[in-house]
Amino acid sequence: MSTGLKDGCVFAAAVEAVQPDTVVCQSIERKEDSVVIDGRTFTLKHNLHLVGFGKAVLGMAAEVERIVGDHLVKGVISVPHGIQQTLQQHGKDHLLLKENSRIKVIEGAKHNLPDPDAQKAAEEIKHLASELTEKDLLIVLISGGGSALLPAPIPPITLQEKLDVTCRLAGAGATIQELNTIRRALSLLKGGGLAHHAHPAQVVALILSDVIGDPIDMIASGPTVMSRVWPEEVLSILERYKLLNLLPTSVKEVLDKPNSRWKENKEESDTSGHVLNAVIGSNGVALKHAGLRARELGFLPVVLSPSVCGDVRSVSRLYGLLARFACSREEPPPDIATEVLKLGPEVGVESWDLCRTMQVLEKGRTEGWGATCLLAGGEPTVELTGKGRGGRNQELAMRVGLELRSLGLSPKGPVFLSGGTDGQDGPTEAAGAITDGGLYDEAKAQGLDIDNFLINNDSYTFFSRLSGGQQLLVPGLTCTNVMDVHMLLIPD
Ligand SMILES: Nc1ncnc2c1ncn2[C@@H]1O[C@H](COP(=O)(O)OP(=O)(O)OP(=O)(O)O)[C@@H](O)[C@H]1O
Ligand SMILES: O=C(O)[C@H](O)CO
Repeated sequence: MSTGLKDGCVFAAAVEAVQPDTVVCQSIERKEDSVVIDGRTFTLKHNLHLVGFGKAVLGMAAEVERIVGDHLVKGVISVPHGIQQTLQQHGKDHLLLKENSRIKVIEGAKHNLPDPDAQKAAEEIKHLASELTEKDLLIVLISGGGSALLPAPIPPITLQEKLDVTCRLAGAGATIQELNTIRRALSLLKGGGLAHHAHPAQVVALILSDVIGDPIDMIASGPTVMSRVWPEEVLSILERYKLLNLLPTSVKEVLDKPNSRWKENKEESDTSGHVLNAVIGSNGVALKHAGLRARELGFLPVVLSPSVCGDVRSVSRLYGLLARFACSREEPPPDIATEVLKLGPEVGVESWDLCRTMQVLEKGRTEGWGATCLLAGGEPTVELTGKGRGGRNQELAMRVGLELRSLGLSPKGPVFLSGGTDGQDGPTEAAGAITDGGLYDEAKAQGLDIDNFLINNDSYTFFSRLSGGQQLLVPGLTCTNVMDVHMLLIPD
């Protein structure tokens, strides 16, 4: 697998482009006593406040303070339990706040679940926002994991009751859109609640997206995006997952009075003119930079889509077909393109993206453009049937390895990489894995039965045992999260 090294550095470029400090630095321009964000200028008069919640906001906050800290009055951020110590241990001091920082850091949400520490952080954030006046500017830093780090259940719902409902939904396989629709209906701060509490202050949200399509009302459940609660929608989600009869009275009581959640605090007001929501980092940004690095390395880059989703089986089939299409010695049989287009809706990729990509692959094949690097991103899913240790990226890499085997081109055929940009694929130390068409035979030669590992969802154990773990992708803590990156290198 000679191109293995190159894969690693293209993936590194994707992750580097969405580092929390980098995305903030690129989105805020300081001009004397004002700041320009997303083309809008805001005057700074020692009127700046900051709140944040999510796995990447510590590094984002450190960078905001570096740029406009002289005008910062106060800040509170809610970040994952243990993150400061972990960053220190990994030598990532540039992502930590300075000792004399004006920003208070509250760690909570152990195991990504809301807890009393995160609830306390949410209360402090609500309090800070509620005290602001029209002269103030509130910067809100948002990244993935923000929902769990900002729990503010509408009374009389308790934290435990809200946790029960969301855990049941997640356990039953609800999508992040369904889950966050319910979270918004039960929260004082989600679904625009934070912006409402900050009114009449100017609010600027800087968002690092971890949701397909970058929907600002869904990322961390959209605390700065005013969203109405539609009772029919909420009830149909709860019904779909057979939770209607299990709801505590408190939740029923709140759902009986949707959209009355803030009236007791402030007049209902249209805050939209006071809020700027800017997505400053996303899977698309990561893929763009991966493409630039691939070009520097001599590959022809083509970005398929940042929206790949669906079951890893269908996704692996798609990459297998695209590899076959690109590697055909003669004109690829038309049924490959037909099958690719048929798979599109199942894997979240639009027909025009598939057609555009196949056009580039076709040209690369017929006009001798050299090696091609196909890039895509998103968040496929795995149907868990076994009790093994693994993650969706490692399982996808295994399945694509099997698809590539049928091309019969190994060891000179395509190479595939799948990695989570957060550096952690499921509950494992690896971000993902790198494979090619030789995977099956290599595993067999080493006494590893690949099918057994797949049935047991044991992809991490498989790759750890295969060739001493050489094919695992282990970048360590990356401090960011814009879902997964997939890469298919097609040699010339
Ligand atoms: N043994 C396994 N094999 C394959 N996939 C697994 C396994 N165990 C868990 N998963 C999958 O890993 C995912 C959870 O992992 P992870 O924590 O990386 O998710 P995430 O969505 O990236 O979370 P976040 O965005 O909050 O970091 C789930 O989709 C789950 O189905
Ligand atoms: O926090 C959340 O809601 C998820 O990470 C999606 O943004």
